[in-house]
Amino acid sequence: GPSLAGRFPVAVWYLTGYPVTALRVVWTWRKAATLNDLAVAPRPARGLIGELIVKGEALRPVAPRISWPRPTRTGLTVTVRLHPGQTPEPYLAAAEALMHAWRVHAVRVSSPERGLVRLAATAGDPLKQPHLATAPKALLSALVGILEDGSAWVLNLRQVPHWLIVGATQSGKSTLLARLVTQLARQKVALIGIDCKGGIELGLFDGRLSALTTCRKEAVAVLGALVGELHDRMETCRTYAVRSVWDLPDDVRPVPIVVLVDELAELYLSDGTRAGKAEAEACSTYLLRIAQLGAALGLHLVVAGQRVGSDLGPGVTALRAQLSGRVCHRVNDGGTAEMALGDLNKDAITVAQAITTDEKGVAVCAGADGAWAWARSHHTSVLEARKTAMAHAHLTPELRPVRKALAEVES
Ligand SMILES: Nc1ncnc2c1ncn2[C@@H]1O[C@H](COP(=O)(O)OP(=O)(O)OP(=O)(O)O)[C@@H](O)[C@H]1O
Repeated sequence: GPSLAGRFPVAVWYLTGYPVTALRVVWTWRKAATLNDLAVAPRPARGLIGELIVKGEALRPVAPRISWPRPTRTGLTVTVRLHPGQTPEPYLAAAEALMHAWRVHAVRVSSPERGLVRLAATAGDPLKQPHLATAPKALLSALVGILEDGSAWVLNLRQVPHWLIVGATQSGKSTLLARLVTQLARQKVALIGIDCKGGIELGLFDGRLSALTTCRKEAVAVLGALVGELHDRMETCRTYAVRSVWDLPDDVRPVPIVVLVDELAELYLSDGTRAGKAEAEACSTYLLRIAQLGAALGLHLVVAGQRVGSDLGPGVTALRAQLSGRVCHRVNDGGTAEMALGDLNKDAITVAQAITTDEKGVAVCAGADGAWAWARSHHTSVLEARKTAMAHAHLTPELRPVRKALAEVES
């Protein structure tokens, strides 16, 4: 919980900001609800008497009941009991109006259970208090930012093995990847970079990468070698009669591998040539295989893309089904938001599309359970990440089969 010592902004919020805002929420609720069509008339203005339709004066609409606003570390939350027949949609539409009425930084809408809507207001920009978020250190777990309720935003690959990260240019995608690399570079983890834009993004972390590919031909070789590695690991698990590498004795357990893919489209888009088509198909097959089997065998995918739509082919939709962690930054096309969040939570798509160009590093983060949250990455400059990667270059595990496959293509 929050401690007052050393956390001055939180204390200020609890003691002054919160009571004032809570009263404002309660006082303005009826009017705000009425103005935003959240209130519903108790009876329709027309009725039937015998065979006669009678019209009357509309009754005063009744605002839905709300709970007393509860404080959180970054704002407050209010639970609304929906009128029968109401859906959360009008609340999504009213979020901005409520933000102004309550004089808060933002109001986010979610529906924790049927018939209830939760309105979460943040008083200030949580990014301004990044020290608030802390998380225990754990293998394959990366503290990448802050969630809007003030808790830590953690990508934990042991809990959610594979991730899809989407975002338009300048949305904060590289910053998130940089932060992830900074966090994983310190751990006993092998990192592999698949960057088919000539390695301009992931090449910066080269010192800490066990392999880096800069074109699709290399990507096919490395992904193929990784699938070979999967089968080796399966063999080891069979020998020891265990179901996952995590159950193996410490001295035989292979090092976990995190495969970072920047710009998925580069792997899937066919350039029209036959060789190109074959490469794209190979990438698709290998990635799907790694995603299907990797979690138990210590192989993890973090796949990033600017435009990840179904137009990239059926392989993408199949892959997405395996990437259970999703991060959607600002995107330019609805198709990408749909691809990132559509199968988990329809509301989240609308919300993700409301991210503005000013909100850099802001994303909607969703998990397999359909729950989603607003999140913001810690601002990590690419140079900072490069420095951390270099400083931990000595931790880079040697993955011989992968190196060999890569060398064969290069020569
Ligand atoms: N969490 C954040 N907080 C504040 N600023 C951020 C955050 N994330 C990114 N930015 C800023 O937003 C800008 C764009 O970020 P970034 O380079 O990560 O975007 P991108 O989506 O990878 O774009 P591109 O595809 O063009 O590389 C940068 O100037 C960066 O400083």
